[in-house]
Formats: sequence, structure tokens, C-alpha cells
Amino acid sequence: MSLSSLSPARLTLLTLLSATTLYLFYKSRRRRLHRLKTLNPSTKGQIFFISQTSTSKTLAQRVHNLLTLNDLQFDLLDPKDYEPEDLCKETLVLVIASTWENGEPPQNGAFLVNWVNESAEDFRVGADLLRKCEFAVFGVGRDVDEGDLDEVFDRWSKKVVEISKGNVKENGGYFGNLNGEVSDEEEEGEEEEDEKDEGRGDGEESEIVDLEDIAGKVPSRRKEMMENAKANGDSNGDVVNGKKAMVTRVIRANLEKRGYKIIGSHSGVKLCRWTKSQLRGCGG
Ligand SMILES: Cc1cc2nc3c(=O)[nH]c(=O)nc-3n(C[C@H](O)[C@H](O)[C@H](O)COP(=O)(O)O)c2cc1C
Repeated sequence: MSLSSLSPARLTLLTLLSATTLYLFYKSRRRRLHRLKTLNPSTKGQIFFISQTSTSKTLAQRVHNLLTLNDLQFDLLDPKDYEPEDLCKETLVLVIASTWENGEPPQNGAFLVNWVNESAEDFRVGADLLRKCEFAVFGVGRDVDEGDLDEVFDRWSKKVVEISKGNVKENGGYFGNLNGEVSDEEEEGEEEEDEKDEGRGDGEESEIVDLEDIAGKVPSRRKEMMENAKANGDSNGDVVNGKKAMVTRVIRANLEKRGYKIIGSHSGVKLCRWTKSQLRGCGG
């Protein structure tokens, strides 16, 4: 039967059916691609214990046992054996941490804590780096030692189990958050690429700054340094061995604040996180 022999009504119906089939095929392909994308991140949760004398470690073992009993897969990790750059692949992280010496972390967590602190202040680390990573922290300190640690911890653990259970999807990813809100994975996945193209999509200004602009980024600091230089009789404070320094005091202060090591009076060096992040499969 040729197309020309079909009545207009049948032709319309045929066109509609073809369009619907094409649309459904397109949707299922997108869904499959999205599922593959979300399978890439670690499908297990991670529990870190940051502990000096094993109190937090014992608690971490307890919550790990409880999660395992509830068929929830978690690794129990000492952060000193963990590469923090891999955090971007995690979907759910629990931290049981104690505090030592004025709120500092115990030794085994020092590197991880330092990495998180540095990354939070590093203008080259995108605000989206840990976007997919839900986390909960249980802090152990003097107050908890004196109180009902076991009772408080058991309550917290049960909440973690409940929320983790409620929000685990078939592919193992966690899409809720520990405040009990559940995000719309499908919508998020589909909008994600558009957001990437359009910037962050939440109206926030980009954090990325050109190196040339750094000196102008912190006006109050600049003013303060110029005032100090003037007070020391140096009108601009940027002359080294009779020559104008390429890395002026203001630029030096800004670069050092961002973790650069300054070479002489001419250069600043820092490991390129974008390249490192790309090589580790965490995106650029
Ligand atoms: C030397 C020392 C320093 C401590 N410093 C703090 C502190 O600054 N703030 C706090 O809340 N607790 C502090 N604590 C209490 C510990 O956080 C608490 O004993 C905790 O249970 C230890 O857990 P951990 O065995 O997992 O390291 C300190 C304890 C000791 C022995």
C-alpha cells in the first residue's frame, strides 16, 4: 500500500504515531544515558572516622554494622588512607569526628580536613565539585563525653539508616538528602547540561577570576597594604634591588592566600587543579 493511497485521517494518525514513537525513543535514550552517568560515581556510601583515641572509630564501626544489617552498603574508612580528590565521585559520606586541641581534627583526619578547607577557599575549585555528595557529620567532643553519647549517637544512626533507605534508587545512587528532602533526579539530570552551558543557573556570580584581575579583587586588603607600605616610608612597597617587582606586595598577598608559592619577585606556582581533576575523571 502506497502512502498516496491513504486517507488524510489515516495519514495524520500515522504521522502522530511515528512522532510519538520517536519521542519515546528519545526519552528512553536520555534516561539510559543519565542512568549510566549516575552509575559512574561510587554507589557505596563512605564512613570516615576522624579519631585519636578510638571513640569516634568505635562509633563509626557501630553505625557501619547497623547500615550493613539494613542492607545499606558502606565502606568504613580511615581518612589517612583516602585520596580526598576522590570525594567528587562520592554520593553519600558520613563523618564521625572528634575534636582535639581547640577544635582541631585528630591527626588521621588532618589532611582531609585541610583539603576540604583549602578547596572551599580555592577560587579555581568549582562550587559544583561536591554537588552530588550528600553528607552528615557526627561530632564528638568534651560535651558529648559528659553527656549521653550512646543515646545521642543511636538516635543519629537510626535517622541516617531511615533516610538512606528511603532515598536509595535502583542504581544505588542516593538522591535524597539527610534533611529528609528528596530531589527530583530526572528533572535535575535533564536540566544539568543546560545549566552547565548557561553557567550555574542559580543566579550566582561565577567564582572564576583571571589571574590579571586578582590584585583588584580584594580592595580592602590592597588599601591596608598600601597604608602599611606608606607608614614604612616605601611609597608603593614594590621595589626589589632598585627594580620594580613583577609580583608586587598586593599580588603576592593575593597569590599566597590562594595557595601559590612565590618564586623570587617574578612568578607564582601552584598545581593546576583543573588538569588534575580532569585526569581523575572528576570533570574540568
Ligand atoms: C588532649 C585533648 C584535647 C581535647 N580537645 C578538645 C577540644 O578542643 N574540643 C572538644 O570539644 N573536645 C576536646 N577533647 C575531647 C575529645 O574530643 C573527646 O575525648 C573525644 O571523645 C575523643 O574522641 P577520639 O577518641 O575519637 O579521638 C580533647 C581531649 C583531649 C584528651
